[in-house]
Amino acid sequence: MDDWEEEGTASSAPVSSYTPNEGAFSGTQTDMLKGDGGEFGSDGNSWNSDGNRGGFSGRGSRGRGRGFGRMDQSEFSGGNNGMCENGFRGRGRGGRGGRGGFRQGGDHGEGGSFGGGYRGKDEDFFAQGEDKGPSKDPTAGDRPKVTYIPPTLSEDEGSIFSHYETGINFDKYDEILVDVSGTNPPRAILTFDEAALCQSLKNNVAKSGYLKPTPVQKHGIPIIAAGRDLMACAQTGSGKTAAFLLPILQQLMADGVAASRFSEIQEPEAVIVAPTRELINQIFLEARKFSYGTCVRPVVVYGGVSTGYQIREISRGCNIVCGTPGRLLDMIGRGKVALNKLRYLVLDEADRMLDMGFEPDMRRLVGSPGMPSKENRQTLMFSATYPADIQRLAADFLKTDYLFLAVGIVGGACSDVEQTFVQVTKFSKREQLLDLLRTTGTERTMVFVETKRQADFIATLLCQEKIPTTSIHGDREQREREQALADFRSGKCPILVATSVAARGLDIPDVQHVVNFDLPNNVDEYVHRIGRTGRCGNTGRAVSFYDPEHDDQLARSLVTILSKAQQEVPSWLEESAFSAHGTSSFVPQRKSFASTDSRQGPHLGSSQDNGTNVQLAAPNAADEEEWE
Ligand SMILES: Nc1ncnc2c1ncn2[C@@H]1O[C@H](COP(=O)(O)OP(=O)(O)OP(=O)(O)O)[C@@H](O)[C@H]1O
Repeated sequence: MDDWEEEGTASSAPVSSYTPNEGAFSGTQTDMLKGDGGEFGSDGNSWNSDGNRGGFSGRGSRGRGRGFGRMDQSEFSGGNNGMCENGFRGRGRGGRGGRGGFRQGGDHGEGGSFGGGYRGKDEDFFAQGEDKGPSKDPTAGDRPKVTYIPPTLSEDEGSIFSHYETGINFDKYDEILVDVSGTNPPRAILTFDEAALCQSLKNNVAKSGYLKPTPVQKHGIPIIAAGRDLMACAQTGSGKTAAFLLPILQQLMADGVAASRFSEIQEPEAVIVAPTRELINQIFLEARKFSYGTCVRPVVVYGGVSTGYQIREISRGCNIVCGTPGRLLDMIGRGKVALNKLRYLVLDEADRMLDMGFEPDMRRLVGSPGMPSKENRQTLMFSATYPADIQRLAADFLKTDYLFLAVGIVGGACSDVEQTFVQVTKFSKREQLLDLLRTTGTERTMVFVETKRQADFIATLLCQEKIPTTSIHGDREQREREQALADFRSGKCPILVATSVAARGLDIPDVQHVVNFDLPNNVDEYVHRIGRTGRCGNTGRAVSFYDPEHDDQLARSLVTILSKAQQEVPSWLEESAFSAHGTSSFVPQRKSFASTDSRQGPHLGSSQDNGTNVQLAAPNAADEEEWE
């Protein structure tokens, strides 16, 4: 990960990028979706109607926008009249610094004392014990400054509490087996009333449309309220965020937390970390929602956004800081966030936060000046997947008597997602994707690909076929990433092509469909990706393109995942699983439940099954992304 730190975020992205907010689709979306003549969704051929391709203008000496398969580069450099107008811009490292708009010095000189030797991934460099402002970083050169300031959030209650409905399978959550291991776990609650929330929190829970707690909330809330450390595992989309936010907020309220007020140094009571900018922002919005009308003030910090802006936000008061690790450490290093009063440390997507990519940052965080020892803070970890080796590592951060909460199968796929596999060759994938999207029409669909370049390429392809598409990946500017998500959320672009940067945690209403155009290289990643659909009791579908030439190392783990989720396993996949490892002893498991606290011996969770997934803590393709 560290090799991939973002260089100025905003303008140094090395590959071509897709800019819907710069005209890629603007002005043409409605027409396309209105489908006069049934352009979208009704008639596959109509997607192919006259090209209007273009909008690729190479910039910089190493723009990687070239050589997109069968596309002729000339297709990207001309005619700007159609839907892909200005859609892609090849950007090269050679062009870095040439965009004066990012060179304002507004964020310089904010540095405070720093004791960790941390190199902020976005802009800044620090050295042990001295304040080296960004401008003094010898390697920074003329690296452009990040000046992006996200749009002001609406104060309107309707938008703060907007939510989608729970689905038909919401009540089935109650049937999922739950296992809590560790000593003296507190009793689960059955209702939000039993959580003894203060009136403001009760109101906010009701306004959020929460009628009853999900299993991870029923067990997690009392565990956290009892002051215990927790490692919690529950399937994607089953309410883990509220499971940690509500008890933390309740405790802060009950203890009469000081109302936040202006100070250059803030001492938050809680720190929440997550691996991607979009996810941490989402968690922040949830924290803002649940703390509405209280004196608790959450703040969010993440890369790609003006540091000066975030410092100002922090200084206005900060009880809960939500951050991606790099920017959070940066703020700590600058002396803007002090950890002396910290009571709660939350790692969302904890297995990701502790894998090779982020573990060093997590160790820096817990080793930061002022950070209470693990005995003197409450540490809470949440994820849908927990490889056993990561669990063992996680124990370093937790008190020895932490509780392990397993809702259903650790590492199991969400059972509300119908999983389908299609055998493909690498040459047939594109046509198959087009065929698929022609049948799904305007259904909101996330298409996962392996690389940033591939994301651009597929987005271009779909765009050329007049399928309203946007994309998100680590080489897009933050403004573009946020615009892409907004366009996807609103349905303006119902297709989102994404790298694994969007695989975890994102809670987007009405995603009916996930397509794995490229399968990931480990099965936990697969579980998270398909979990973008089928959330909160709703049903969803996932279609994965399986290329036997490329994906056979995943076959066994996939068979296990499918079996455990009571899904049909294609016979060719089962055969592939057998032959991939040359053994006849492979028997797919059909367990409905497995307790998988690594303290209790052999781990039965997804990642360890059959010992086939050897990439647990290894970086996956997404580690090439700038995540945070
Ligand atoms: N008790 C509840 N009643 C109704 N809706 C709920 C409840 N708890 C959570 N939700 C909603 O369910 C959705 C999924 O919740 P959340 O994002 O916390 O899932 P998650 O378990 O963290 O998923 P992931 O593993 O993908 O991160 C959110 O829209 C959330 O507001």
